[in-house]
Amino acid sequence: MQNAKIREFVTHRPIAEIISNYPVVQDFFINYNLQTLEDKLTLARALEKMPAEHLAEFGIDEVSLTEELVKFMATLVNRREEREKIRHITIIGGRNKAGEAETASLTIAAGEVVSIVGPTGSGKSCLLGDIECLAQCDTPTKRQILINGHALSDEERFDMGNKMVAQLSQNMNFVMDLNVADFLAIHAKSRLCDNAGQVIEQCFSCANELAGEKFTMDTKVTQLSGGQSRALMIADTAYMSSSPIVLIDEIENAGIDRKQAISLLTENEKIVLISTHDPLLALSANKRIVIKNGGIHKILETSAVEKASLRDIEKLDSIMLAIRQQLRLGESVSPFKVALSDD
Ligand SMILES: Nc1ncnc2c1ncn2[C@@H]1O[C@H](COP(=O)(O)OP(=O)(O)OP(=O)(O)O)[C@@H](O)[C@H]1O
Repeated sequence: MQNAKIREFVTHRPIAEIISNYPVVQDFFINYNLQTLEDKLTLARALEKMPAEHLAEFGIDEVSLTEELVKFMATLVNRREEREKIRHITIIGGRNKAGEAETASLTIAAGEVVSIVGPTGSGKSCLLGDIECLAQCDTPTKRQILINGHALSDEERFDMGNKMVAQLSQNMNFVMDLNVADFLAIHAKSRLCDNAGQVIEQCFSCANELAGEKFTMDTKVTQLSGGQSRALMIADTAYMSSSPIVLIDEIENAGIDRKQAISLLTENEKIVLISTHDPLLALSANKRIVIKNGGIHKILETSAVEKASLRDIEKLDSIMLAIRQQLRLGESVSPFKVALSDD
C-alpha cells in the first residue's frame, strides 16, 4: 500500500474506521495518550477538540502527528506486502535415525500440496518441525531448508513478525481463557488484517462450517472440543495468516471436513505440507514424501491410476462420513451399498 493511499485513508475516515481496519493503531494513540479521542470524528476534527497543550507535551503538532501515524501504518502494512514472494522451498536431506545419509532432496513450489506418509513414529512430524524452524543442519535430522534456493540468515529465520510458516499441530491447547471473539480480534490485530471486522466474521462462520457442533463468539476457546479448536485454527490460518507455508499435522481425527479445509488452505498460492495416515488426504496431493526410520525414503508422484482410485476413496469416505454423522446424531445407521468404479 502506498503512503499516499494510507494518508488519504487516515485523513478522511473516522478514527473508529481506521481502528476497525487496523486495530494496532490503538497502540499508536495510547503512546500519545490519545485513547479518549472521539472516534466517530476524523483525526483532524478529533484533535481540534483536544486542549492545545496536549500534543505540545509530546513536542508534536497535529500535522506531524498525522504524518507519524501514516509512517507507523506504512511500516507495518508495507512489511507484509514487501516480503519477498516465496516461489519454492527446498528440503535438503540430512540423516535418518540410524545416522545414514538421506539421499532424496525435494523442491516444492508455491501452490503445491505435498503429503508426508510413513509408519507411526517414523519421523513425519520431525520433518514438519524442520520446515517450521527453517532448519539449517542444526536439528537432530541435520536437514537444511532453503527458501527460493538460498539459506536464510538467523535474522530472517527468527523474525517472528514476518513469520513464514504457519503450523497446525495435532494438539491444540489454548492457554488463555478468552472467548472466540476476543481470540480472533487479538489475532486480527497482531497480524495487521485489513478489514479486521469482516475477516473475523468470515473466520468464525468458516470454522463453524468445518466443525460439526456449532459454537458462538461467546464460547471460551478453552471450552472448544478438539475438532472445533482445529476448525477454528484452520479458518484462522486460511483467512488471517499471511504465512506462505502451511504445515498440517494430521487433521484426519479432528472430525472436520478435511477436503474443504485443504482447499481453503491451498488458496492464495500457499505451500502446504500435510503429515497424514489418511488415504484421501495422502492421495489428494500431487506428491508424497515417504518417511522410514526417520529419513526421507522416497518421493512419489501420485499416478493417474491412484488419482482414478481417489474417486472411489472419496465415495467410501463420504459413506464413512455419513455413518459417522448418523452415529453422532444418535440415529440408526441406514443401509448402504458401495458402488465402486469396477462394480
Ligand atoms: N532423522 C532423525 N534422527 C533422529 N531422531 C529422529 C529422526 N526422525 C525422527 N526422529 C525421532 O523419532 C521420534 C518419532 O518421530 P515423529 O514424532 O516425527 O514421528 P511421526 O511419524 O510423526 O509419528 P506419528 O505418526 O505417531 O505422529 C521423535 O522422537 C523424533 O525426534
